[in-house]
Amino acid sequence: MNVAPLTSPVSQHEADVLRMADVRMKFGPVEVLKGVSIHLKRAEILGLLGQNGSGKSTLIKVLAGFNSPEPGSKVTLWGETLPLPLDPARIRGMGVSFVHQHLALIPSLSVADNMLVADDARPRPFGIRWRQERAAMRKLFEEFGLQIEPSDTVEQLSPVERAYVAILRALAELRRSEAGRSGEGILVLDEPTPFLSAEDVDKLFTLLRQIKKTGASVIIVTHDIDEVLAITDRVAIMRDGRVGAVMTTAETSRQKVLDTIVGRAIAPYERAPRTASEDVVARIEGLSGGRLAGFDASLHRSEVVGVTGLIGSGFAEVPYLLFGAMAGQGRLSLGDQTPVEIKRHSPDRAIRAGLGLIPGDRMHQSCIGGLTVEENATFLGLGRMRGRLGLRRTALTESTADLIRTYDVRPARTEVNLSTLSGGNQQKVIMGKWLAEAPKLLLLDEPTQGVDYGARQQIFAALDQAVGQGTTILCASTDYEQLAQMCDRVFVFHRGQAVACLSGAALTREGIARACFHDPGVANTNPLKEAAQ
Ligand SMILES: Nc1ncnc2c1ncn2[C@@H]1O[C@H](COP(=O)(O)OP(=O)(O)OP(=O)(O)O)[C@@H](O)[C@H]1O
Repeated sequence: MNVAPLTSPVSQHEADVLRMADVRMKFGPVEVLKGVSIHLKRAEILGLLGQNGSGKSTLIKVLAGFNSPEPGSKVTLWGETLPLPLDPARIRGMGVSFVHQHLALIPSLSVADNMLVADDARPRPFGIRWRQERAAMRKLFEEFGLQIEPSDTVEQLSPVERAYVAILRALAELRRSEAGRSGEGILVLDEPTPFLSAEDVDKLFTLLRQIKKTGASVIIVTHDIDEVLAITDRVAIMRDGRVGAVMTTAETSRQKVLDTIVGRAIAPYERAPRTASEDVVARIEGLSGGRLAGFDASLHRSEVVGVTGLIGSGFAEVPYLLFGAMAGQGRLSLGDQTPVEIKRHSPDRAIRAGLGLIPGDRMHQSCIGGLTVEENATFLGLGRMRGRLGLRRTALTESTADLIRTYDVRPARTEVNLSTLSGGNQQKVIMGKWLAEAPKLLLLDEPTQGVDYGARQQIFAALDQAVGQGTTILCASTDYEQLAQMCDRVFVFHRGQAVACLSGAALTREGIARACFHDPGVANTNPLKEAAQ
């Protein structure tokens, strides 16, 4: 393998370990990267930011060797300019490892199996020596102060432990590479944190700082500005296929980063004051299932109610139980309809009763990536678009075009496959699909995960409009800022129970964070019983 010798270009080439220069990339006739140049220094954490669809993942995929850039693009790694498209195996061999958003772990297999999946190229004339391999893994985990047992299955791990395994698997791969042996290496993280709570993100950052100390460099793609300010040394902000600005994190501010991402000053969405309706739309009694051990609440017409807590506290189950998408117990009464026993509930029944669910795992649970934007946007409303002669094709296209306009979906094309849209734009299509049904109760799980700051404000505005028209929303999230911005009341869960309900002046991002970490002061000042009704 042609790898950088340890004595040369690495150390000679100032401190730049990677340079990508004038990278251009087209999908068909559409130019998605329009001459992107970035560089990465040794032991640096570089944030790659930008609106949905600005080209971050496309750039990362050029580096991973999945995307074939246009002639004239240049990638230089440890001083060596490489032929394009890059060879994925060679890139990894040279010391660039990737952790993708969904972590690429197989839940039913053990940690050890998952760690070794990425290590299949190493010659093992005597087969895998499991005892030795597991001991080496334990040593690696211990080096970073983690207690993860290699023989446990991944599904036994908490979300943050899974992220640790994916990141340390990538680090182990770096260390096997030529660059890694001299303490160098580049770890590329494409949105690794959307599934983690704020507490877990902190833990993960401790790990990244430790990794940086070993001499490795990190590129992290994220939409979370606070994360960026906490962890990066510099940020490169992409806009419409170009690098709009590169900033030194210590010398910039949250607002400046936000304004640069959007390209203009953008104010956070502020909802118009609402007066709570007296009408009870949904009464939840004794809801339990998964880690949820019993939840009672009454939700009012045109009210936005949040449920939150630390991961594993039971709040995340609420939307799925109410939609019949998860087995559980309890009872749900919707207006004057006959109460539904949760153990006999089903998604089909939920939809007929006027419920909608936008799950967190949008690609697997709420759309079909291989179908077009139009097919995905309209399949809930097909009944309305049927004429005497079958489906009214123009109605389908018109309603999709309308959705695209309303939610500013980019690219504004009805006929492309949904999977080719960036994550945030997929979410806008899914959101638009459900809001077109004007559900009585819309259940959300992390609705703005992977959505950029500007689009997030658009989504809040769209939800608020639906609320104004009578929809009630229940939103499960660990994004405290989002909850404070959207909700009228927020239930905070601890060990399967709602322990506080915040509203009014107590409903701030900091207030929610304090209650999540179970500050008894907060729970007492907002007794659950009073606030829940
Ligand atoms: N395979 C593909 N075919 C056609 N177009 C694509 C394909 N992959 C990406 N694109 C387009 O390229 C543009 C950039 O997408 P990319 O996923 O790089 O954006 P991003 O900045 O990572 O967005 P997000 O923050 O939403 O993940 C988008 O307009 C997207 O629709």
